[in-house]
Amino acid sequence: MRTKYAAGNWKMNMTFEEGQILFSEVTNMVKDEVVNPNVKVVMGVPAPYLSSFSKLINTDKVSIAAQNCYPKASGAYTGEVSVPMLKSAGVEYVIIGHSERREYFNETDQFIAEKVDAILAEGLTPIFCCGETLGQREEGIHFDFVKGQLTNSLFHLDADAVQKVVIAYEPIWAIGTGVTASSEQAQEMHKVLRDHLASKYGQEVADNISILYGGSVKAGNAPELFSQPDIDGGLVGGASLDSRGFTDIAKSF
Ligand SMILES: O=C[C@H](O)COP(=O)(O)O
Repeated sequence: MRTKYAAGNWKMNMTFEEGQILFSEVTNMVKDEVVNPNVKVVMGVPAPYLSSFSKLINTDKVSIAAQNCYPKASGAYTGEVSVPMLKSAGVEYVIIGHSERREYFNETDQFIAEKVDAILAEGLTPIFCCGETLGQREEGIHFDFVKGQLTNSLFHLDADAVQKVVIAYEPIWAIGTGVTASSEQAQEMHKVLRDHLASKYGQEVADNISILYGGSVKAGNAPELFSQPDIDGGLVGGASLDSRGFTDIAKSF
């Protein structure tokens, strides 16, 4: 049985004090209310808060994630944060390849592949984001484009390693827009990606990999999305900033 995820990505939101309240509320609600033992709640918080907030976790149903990392372990890389640093701060998951980082910080598939390796080398879990633009979907090249992102950033891994990656499919046109991919559209892409993984690693390996959907997920649409056979949860942006709504998403499986 694949692990099901409600993963929040706070992005660049919340002051320390606001975040502390939100993080505590979510951990307490999840501890009391999420009863499905196969559900993992992950909160991707701003880097300066990781060490402090990881100490607020009071249940093994919750883990903390970084929103980025640098692939080198240490050295003269001013301003960057390495995976060993994140690990020492209590981080278990690292979001990488988010479309915002690809767009605003020119991150390439190759650079993201280096991050995957660095994260796995420390025993942490990458949440690898992929997804197409509206233009690519309208051109009909969306399946090949997203499959290519997986090929370029993940297919150097062996079968054992690739099963440690969580994939998040996020159509760029659905991020922060209020426009959600229909459950049929999302399921269709997730199935294409799982088949792509199966073509390289075999069906058994592909069936072990959690594939999340991201893009305007809310408590209202999560149950339908998460009921699709190849959708194993959500990577949630805006709706993860509300403790009640995010906890309800985690209860949607
Ligand atoms: O990482 C999260 C995604 O970018 C989705 O953001 P959103 O839920 O605000 O659309």
